[in-house]
Amino acid sequence: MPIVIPSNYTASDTEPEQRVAYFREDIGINLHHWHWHLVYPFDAADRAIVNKDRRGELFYYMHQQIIARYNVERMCNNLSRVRRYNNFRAAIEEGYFPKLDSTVASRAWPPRFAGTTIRDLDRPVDQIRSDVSELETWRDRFLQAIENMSVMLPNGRQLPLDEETGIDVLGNLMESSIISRNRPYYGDLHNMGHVFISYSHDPDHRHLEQFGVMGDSATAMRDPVFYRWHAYIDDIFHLYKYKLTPYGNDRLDFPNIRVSSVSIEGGGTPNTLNTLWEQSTVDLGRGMDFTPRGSVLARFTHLQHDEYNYVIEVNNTGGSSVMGMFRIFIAPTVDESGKPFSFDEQRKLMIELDKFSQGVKPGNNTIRRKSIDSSVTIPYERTFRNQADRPADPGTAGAAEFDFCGCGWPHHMLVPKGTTQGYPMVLFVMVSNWNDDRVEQDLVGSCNDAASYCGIRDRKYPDRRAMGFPFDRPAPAATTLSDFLRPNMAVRDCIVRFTDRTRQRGQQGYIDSNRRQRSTEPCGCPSVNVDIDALIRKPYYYIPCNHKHHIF
Ligand SMILES: N[C@@H](Cc1ccc(O)cc1)C(=O)O
Repeated sequence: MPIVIPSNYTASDTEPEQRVAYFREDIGINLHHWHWHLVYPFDAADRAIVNKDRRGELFYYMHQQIIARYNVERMCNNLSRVRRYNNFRAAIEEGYFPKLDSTVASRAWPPRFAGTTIRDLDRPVDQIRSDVSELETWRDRFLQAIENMSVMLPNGRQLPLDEETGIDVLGNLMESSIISRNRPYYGDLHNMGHVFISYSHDPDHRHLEQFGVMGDSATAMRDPVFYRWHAYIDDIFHLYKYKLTPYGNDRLDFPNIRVSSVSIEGGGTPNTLNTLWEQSTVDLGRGMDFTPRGSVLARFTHLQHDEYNYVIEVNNTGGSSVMGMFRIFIAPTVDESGKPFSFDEQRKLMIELDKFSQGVKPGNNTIRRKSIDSSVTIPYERTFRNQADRPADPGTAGAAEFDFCGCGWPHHMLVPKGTTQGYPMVLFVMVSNWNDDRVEQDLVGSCNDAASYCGIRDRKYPDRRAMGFPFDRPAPAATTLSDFLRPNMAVRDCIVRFTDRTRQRGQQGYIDSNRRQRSTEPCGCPSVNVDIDALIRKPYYYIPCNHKHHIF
């Protein structure tokens, strides 16, 4: 008999934040986040390991999308968008009691009580000493760099933030690493925010307690404060984006390409996305001890959706075939009080669902794209693959490949939960000119199918446009989304309908489409099996990792 992991086990309904616990505590979401940080480490001493193409920009974009998705999930559950944690002297209202332990590490994860304030850290055992005022100094310098549109270099010169590389420079300063342009001056804002919060229950180690879930990328997304912190980080990046010139027609339009419609076809009503609960079983055997002793099955419940197709009608009025880059997003239409969104608010809630290149012949084209082929997600089987198959020690090429394959938003979380009455959203598609967007490179290796949030291993990010294009910049001329539309774009109102029933994964008649391997599936990922180490702790990766300027 499998052990049943109950849903909603970390708090009662008295805690409003509990309404989105299914998102925060989703095992697949936490696995994605952990893998992302394994693929894009900040703590390697070897520059080559850290210096991946557009790493800083991807740090910004992947986390921006997490915040967009989380905010939409909150609105589906009658919660308002997350409040930024921007006052380091104020108490953090939300508490979090993780109820996690790790038998292999013989450690329990401490809780954070509601109303905790971060305090100056002095923990010799962890070689950390840092004052809250340091966070404020780094934050102020960061804001100054954005204000001046230039970064101070160690030699006193200024490095202008240009529209090509500025976001990447800022992202690499925000998550400090060996490739940051001026580490001593801009410090370590993002990581140290995590660290301060994770030690807020025992800042001077008098209780001999270890860090809380915010201190580890494998567990941080469980805690409501993760999103408050990242909403603030995101806001800082947006301040920078507000400084850029809005995209003009030359960047937005694709002459001769006319998108006449986009729609959703699925099992039932047109333009309706259906969500429900699903119960799945994974093997946690490997995490129970140092040596595998067979299976320990755990059954857990997660959000799921019915698969669907995007149907896009495109007319090519030019005489010859062209390649288009199709960019598909979805966003809510009204705010917490039922008021339609302005363009500027709505663009920040645009969730990328898919991005793909596709030939468009002269005349009319009907393009059908399966939801399972999303460039954002990896299939369920890969999210929950057997960690015991990891080929070698961390740091080797085999392990790096294995880790890379685990990066990708879990497919079962592609679609927000919606509501039982039907949550109104707007689907957006844009076709841009692939000749302008493409990146010439050979694509070797596997697991290149979740590039939107994870890139391609040891290659360039496969899209020359800014990540999040066309919604990454403001468009003051557009009051609403319809003002923003060009002939190569289309929108469709749709409904996300949640049915409060639970199906069993694998049960006949229910999940045929889910189990289909994706068409471009490069990895054979047969076994559904998960390592509790990956869910709960990382045996070879501890914080603090090389916080050089904080070490005694
Ligand atoms: N581990 C990081 C902090 C961190 C924690 C969780 C994260 O998701 C990201 C960063 C450090 O030591 O600096």
